[in-house]
Amino acid sequence: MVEALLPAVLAAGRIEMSHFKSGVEVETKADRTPVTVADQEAEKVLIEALRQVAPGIPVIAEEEVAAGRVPETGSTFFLVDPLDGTRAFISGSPEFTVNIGLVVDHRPVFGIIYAPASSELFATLTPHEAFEAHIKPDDSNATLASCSLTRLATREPDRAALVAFASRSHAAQNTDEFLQQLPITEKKRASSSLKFCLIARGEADLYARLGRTSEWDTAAGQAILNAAGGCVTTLDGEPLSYGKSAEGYANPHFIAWGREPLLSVPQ
Ligand SMILES: Nc1ncnc2c1ncn2[C@@H]1O[C@H](COP(=O)(O)O)[C@@H](OP(=O)(O)O)[C@H]1O
Ligand SMILES: [Mg+2]
Repeated sequence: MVEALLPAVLAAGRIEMSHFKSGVEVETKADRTPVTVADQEAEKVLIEALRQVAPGIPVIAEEEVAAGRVPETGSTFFLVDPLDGTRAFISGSPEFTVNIGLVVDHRPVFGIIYAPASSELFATLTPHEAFEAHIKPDDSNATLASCSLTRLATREPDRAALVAFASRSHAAQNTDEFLQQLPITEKKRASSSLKFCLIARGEADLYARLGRTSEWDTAAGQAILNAAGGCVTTLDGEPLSYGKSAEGYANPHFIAWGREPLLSVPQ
């Protein structure tokens, strides 16, 4: 599936890079988050590709939902965030990503994340194996077979000296208070779903998000992190689950862990 979706993912990346370089007009959505024409154009390309590659599987996509178009889903559906980290994108930071996740029975089982500005591709091969590769958005004929894949594996945490990620654009007091429960010796900041990928690569031990996100922000990242040896839990220690249509696909607060959860007591 990664191979089949790769041309559309690269095309979405090219669209985003063209707007990234030329500057782009910003609108504000009902949830007061920003959106640009790059989000909307990239999403169209991804939805069309998913219709061809996996006909019949519903697609829940961020900008479609923002426009009030939310399909009925069964137990299997795609989640698409065409441009995660729109704030970073607008501010000229390269930390924005294309995201496709597949949910089966409330769990994310497949994910692709592509950061076109750094040419980094992260994806699952199976629910237990994930890789990264370096592919430029302009390399529209690239195939997985033609590039070198590096397996993603999380690191064993030093339980006395943990490294944590937090959102760059959403620094929050409740997150800092939460992190005080753990022996964090270094805090890193990054935008978008890249935080999941960097933990999957072994660059940190956890990422706490005590703030608003939606299922399309996390599905691909959770699938990749799971496949690299980590997990994503709510503050109760339960796996972050999907298909929360009654909540408008909003997520509760969550923590992404490089290995097993290090806080097992309900908060
Ligand atoms: N007020 C809000 N309501 C819903 N989602 C929000 C939000 N503020 C931030 N987010 C989510 O957080 C994501 C960015 O995460 P980060 O701040 O870690 O880069 C945004 O993704 P988009 O850029 O795709 O909209 C958005 O979905
Ligand atoms: Mg997003």
